[in-house]
Amino acid sequence: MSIFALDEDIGKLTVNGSCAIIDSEDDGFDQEISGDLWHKNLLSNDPRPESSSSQLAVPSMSPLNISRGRRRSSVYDKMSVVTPPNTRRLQMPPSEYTGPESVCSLSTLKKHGPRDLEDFRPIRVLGRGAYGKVLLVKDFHTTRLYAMKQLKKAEILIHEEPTVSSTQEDALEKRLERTFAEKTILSELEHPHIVKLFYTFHDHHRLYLILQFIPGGELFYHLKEQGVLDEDTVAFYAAEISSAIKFLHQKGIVYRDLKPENCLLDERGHLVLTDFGLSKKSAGEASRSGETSPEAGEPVEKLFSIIGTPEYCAPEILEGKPYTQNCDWYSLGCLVYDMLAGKPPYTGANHKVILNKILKDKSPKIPTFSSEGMKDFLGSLLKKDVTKRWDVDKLWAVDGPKPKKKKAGQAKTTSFQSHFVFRKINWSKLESGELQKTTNGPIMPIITDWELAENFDSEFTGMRLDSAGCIDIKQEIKPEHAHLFQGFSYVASSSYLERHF
Ligand SMILES: Nc1ncnc2c1ncn2[C@@H]1O[C@H](COP(=O)(O)OP(=O)(O)OP(=O)(O)O)[C@@H](O)[C@H]1O
Repeated sequence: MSIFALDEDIGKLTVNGSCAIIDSEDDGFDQEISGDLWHKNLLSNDPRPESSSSQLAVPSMSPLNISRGRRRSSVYDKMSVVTPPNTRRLQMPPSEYTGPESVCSLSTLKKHGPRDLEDFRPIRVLGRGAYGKVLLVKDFHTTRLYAMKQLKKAEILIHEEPTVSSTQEDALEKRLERTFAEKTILSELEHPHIVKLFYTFHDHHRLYLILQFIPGGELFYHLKEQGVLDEDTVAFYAAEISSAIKFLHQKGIVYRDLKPENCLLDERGHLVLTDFGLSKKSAGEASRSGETSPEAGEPVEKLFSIIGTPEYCAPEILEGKPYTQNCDWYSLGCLVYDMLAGKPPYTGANHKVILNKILKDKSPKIPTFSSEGMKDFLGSLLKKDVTKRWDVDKLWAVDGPKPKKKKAGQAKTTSFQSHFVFRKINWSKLESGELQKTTNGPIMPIITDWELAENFDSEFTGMRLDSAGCIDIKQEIKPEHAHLFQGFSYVASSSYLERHF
């Protein structure tokens, strides 16, 4: 779980000038799979997605090749599960929360129509977050594999202690807003390095997002295996992430949760961003339409919520200052640093220690073995003072030095894209998605059978798929809360589904 203080206004969290942080420790968690007995185990001879023989090769990209313990930044025990309180009914603005419940014809109903839990057979657990689990599932009708993200309604509705200036209703409204935002934002995006959302639906207890299954596992997992990565590999991932972040910013979306756990590798070793639970879309008219973009470099919106994973969180967020989309570029700096050094720039035993270091320590020491170009790149992204930090969205839009002889079809470069660290990156192929389709990334995940989810942590894949005791009686949803989730169901357009089938 990535939230260390849940969307609280700074004022509520600032006590005597220092931020109050919700410290957390991982704990054990239930071993049963959630959901009713919905697996029918009917299909055995399903076609599997293609995998090339080269996928078995796993080059060691680590210069030091050290394997080290990595602590997951997730927080599972954010709050205890109790009976939902008598939460006041909230009236959500319908425009914010409604999506097309169905957009398809009867003839393609099962392939393109609304879906429900009965359509999917659970195969194994892929991961777990604050509000539920992510499972690998198989569509009974098409035999396709998907990642099903489940969110427990009761955990979203749960009682939270009010802070100085927030009420329970405020906190609930924020959680509902974030829950719907993930669906709304993902349903509007199509980018080679952003996970695809195909369907959402809900039942009495849970919300379900049916996502493209990204089989290569988390970057977190590969970093754990490899220790550190060489500069070319780091630059490759940095370029793919930058392309996704720039695309989001153009659509008026701030991602706010960049970390190795949210970067997945596809079957060819290309990076795909997942988990849009903390993303925020601008309230601006231009970006709401999704058709036009705010001017490059223009703040999407001044944001105030303390949100994100502390290790990768920009100082201006932690200081309680208004912040903009630029916070994502600082997080990219932290992630690049992490890939090179084996740990993020500021670490500590708990969130408070980390936060103090980010706010008070000098700029982080960039690994001495880094090239001058990498030092410059990291130094420019990791500037604590946002006014001195690279404004990548602006740099992206500005033409950089033009090559002397421009070949036909050659893309324009910019001062960000033409930086030394990206000298081996073919940006036009990367941004069009061609690179992803035609070449392999620097780390090829081992995939012998997609259903084995070999690149996911055995902590999750080893969990029992068991329907017993799936819903705690204390998690019953009160009838008066049912309407809060109306409008969650969604089906991607037929053309979108066709393009990605
Ligand atoms: N599309 C996907 N394909 C493969 N695995 C996925 C996919 N989406 C999520 N996962 C796995 O499930 C994990 C948890 O997913 P996600 O981060 O979306 O959940 P979350 O509840 O928002 O987590 P958190 O509370 O930590 O933010 C991921 O880190 C990843 O390992």
